[in-house]
Amino acid sequence: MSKKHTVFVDGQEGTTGLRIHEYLAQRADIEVLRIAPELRKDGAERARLLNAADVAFLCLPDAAAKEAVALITNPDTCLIDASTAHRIEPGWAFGLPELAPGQRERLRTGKRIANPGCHASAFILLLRPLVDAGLVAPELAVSATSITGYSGGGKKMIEQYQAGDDARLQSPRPYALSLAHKHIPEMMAHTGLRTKPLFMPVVGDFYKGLAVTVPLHLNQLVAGTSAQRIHDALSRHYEGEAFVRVMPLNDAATLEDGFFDIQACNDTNRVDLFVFAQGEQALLMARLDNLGKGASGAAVQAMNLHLGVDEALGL
Ligand SMILES: NC(=O)C1=CN([C@@H]2O[C@H](COP(=O)(O)OP(=O)(O)OC[C@H]3O[C@@H](n4cnc5c(N)ncnc54)[C@H](OP(=O)(O)O)[C@@H]3O)[C@@H](O)[C@H]2O)C=CC1
Ligand SMILES: CC(=O)N[C@@H](CCC(=O)OP(=O)(O)O)C(=O)O
Repeated sequence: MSKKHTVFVDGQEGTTGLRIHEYLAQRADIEVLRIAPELRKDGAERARLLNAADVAFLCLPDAAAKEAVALITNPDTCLIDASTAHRIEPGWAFGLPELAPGQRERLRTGKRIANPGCHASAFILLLRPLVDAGLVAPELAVSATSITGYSGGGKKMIEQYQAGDDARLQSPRPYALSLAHKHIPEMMAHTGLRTKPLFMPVVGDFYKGLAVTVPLHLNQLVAGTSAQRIHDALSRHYEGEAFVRVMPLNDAATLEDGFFDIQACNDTNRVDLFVFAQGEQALLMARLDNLGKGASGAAVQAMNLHLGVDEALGL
């Protein structure tokens, strides 16, 4: 076998870092560089390992991710940042290969890759093809809700929920009610929408799984846009994609007694897209595993592309 690729995860003890390690553990082509637990926040040791890696994942809070970038001196190290810090930053490729033609090439050649946020991945995968196809005008005022498992909030939120001593956590909790969720800038930048979307996430008492819903009044879209045309545009855009499934229009078979299962993509790197429509109204839905295609799976997919191996290897 040819020489192994060296990979370091800065933030190896965190939620996304641990999940990336699970993916990497199955790989014969990867040598994982590990930092001693007591040195995991030591600048010099992090710098040594970051610069020794062919690919370094940043699974850190934003400030620590920016710090890591400043520690890089090796021009060959490719950084894949899971944080929010660089998602609309010039010079960084957005880690969503299915976004548009040319995106895979950016991920192959770029040394700075910013992974999308979990809510944002679902939202962008629904809207970008519709803007590109001229069905949704860039100025349209779009609303979206997201229902997500608590692992999206990282170690602290996981601890809170798993302590099981706060009855208030048993019911779903809407948040980001200041209407300035941190994913909104990337949602706009990577869909082409120019009006700030109204976005409300809701966290529930389950570990992982996420579904974004975008309600649309068809008569507010570009003239002549029907649910069928929306569905056709999504189907065309994602034809041949390994990780995006466009489900049949009004997919009753996916519902159990009328209910939608938010967790059905868990433990996969898949995104399922739905169009439910009736008369002049449509609901677009995207579901994914927030730790799969919403974070760690997507990061490994981007790494595969960058390394020039099968994009689906180990996923
Ligand atoms: N969870 C999810 O579904 C998603 C998360 N993300 C993003 O990925 C990043 C990581 O998230 P997540 O894994 O959930 O977060 P966690 O809080 O679970 O883990 C973050 C890890 O970073 C470590 N850390 C903090 N500061 C430093 C530092 N200065 N140097 C080295 N390590 C440090 C923490 O150490 P310690 O163990 O001491 O706390 C912790 O282990 C975040 O930016 C998050 O927003 C992106 C998409 C989805
Ligand atoms: C439940 C929960 O809190 N989820 C996180 C999103 C997780 C994610 O995608 O993270 P980053 O954008 O930080 O990478 C949130 O809404 O802030």
